[in-house]
Amino acid sequence: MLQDAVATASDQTETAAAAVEATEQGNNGAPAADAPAASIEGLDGIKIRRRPVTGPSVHHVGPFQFRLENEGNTPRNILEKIVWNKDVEIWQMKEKMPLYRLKGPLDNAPPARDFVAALKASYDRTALPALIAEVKKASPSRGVLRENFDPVEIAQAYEKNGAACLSVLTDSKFFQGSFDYLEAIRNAGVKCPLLCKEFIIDAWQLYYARSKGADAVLLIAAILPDRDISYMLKICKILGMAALVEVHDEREIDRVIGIDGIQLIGINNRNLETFEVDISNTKNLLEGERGQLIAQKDIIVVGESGLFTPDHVSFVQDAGVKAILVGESLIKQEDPGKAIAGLFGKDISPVSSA
Ligand SMILES: O=P(O)(O)OC[C@@H](O)[C@@H](O)c1c[nH]c2ccccc12
Repeated sequence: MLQDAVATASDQTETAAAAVEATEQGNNGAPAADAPAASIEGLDGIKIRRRPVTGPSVHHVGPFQFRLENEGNTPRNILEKIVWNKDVEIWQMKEKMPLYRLKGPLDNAPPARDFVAALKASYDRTALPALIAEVKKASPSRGVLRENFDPVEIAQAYEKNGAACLSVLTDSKFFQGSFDYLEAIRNAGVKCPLLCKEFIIDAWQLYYARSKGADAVLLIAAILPDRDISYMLKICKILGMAALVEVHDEREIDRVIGIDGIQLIGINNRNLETFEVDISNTKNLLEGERGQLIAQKDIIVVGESGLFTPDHVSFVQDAGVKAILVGESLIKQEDPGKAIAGLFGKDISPVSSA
């Protein structure tokens, strides 16, 4: 089975390579260098434009070469900037660690832990949303959240104080995260399933995440067309990983509800283009028929970002979430583990509430 996935993944890589060439000719749906900004419809429902890893095309005038600095090759927002940067990063990482080298060790790696089951077990135990606690040093919107940052110590404190799962940021440029943190947490004997918090745009990253000990990955609907989400869900399944598919608005949630095999939907209260946070987003997106459809499909909804108080937690729980993803409000406290009881208004650690 793994063989099949690898074959498909390399096919996809070739498709991606073809797309890069097509983009260079300005005809894969992304605007040519000097074309006006494309609408979301023109971009498969995603909110960002992709760009060749080699950057905008080089223009030659006599002996000179230059790249045009204009709307087409300047990122319009932070999400676009992160993804363009990620494209280059993946390109370089793949050179060092091609898929065939990742694949071998995976066959003998310990299996992934069941992320979804851990969320359900925690919800059943506490009757409160299961906590995915985030190991997050910094963010582009908030800057450095914690100077004295020991990822393993923080992860162990979260686990001890009742987190069901952990999320580990691995993007280094914008979040000061690292795959080394993910690996170190896994190797330190933490038992909670681990979510690799990355900007995933290429199937290669799924294999890489698994090789570093991830049990789940984040897939962001604003940067991935439906067909990529479907394809990546299949690879995740083969690798034994869960996928948290993140949405921010009605259009995105409706897109992903329709994709086969979705188990977890994350509603991000933060707009990744503007950084505005509004926790009523979770409630608004779950109202009415949409909420019922999600319940019928047995999809677990995760409320993400901007949760600081027990009132916030009950607000999103009343809206229908069974899990929450929390970073800043825990990581900024002197003792991030103890901060969990503050967030819920009670101690949820496994021993004391058993
Ligand atoms: O620190 P907060 O506001 O509690 O948010 C955590 C998490 O939701 C946030 O880090 C996040 C949600 N989706 C993302 C996508 C990429 C990077 C980060 C994120």
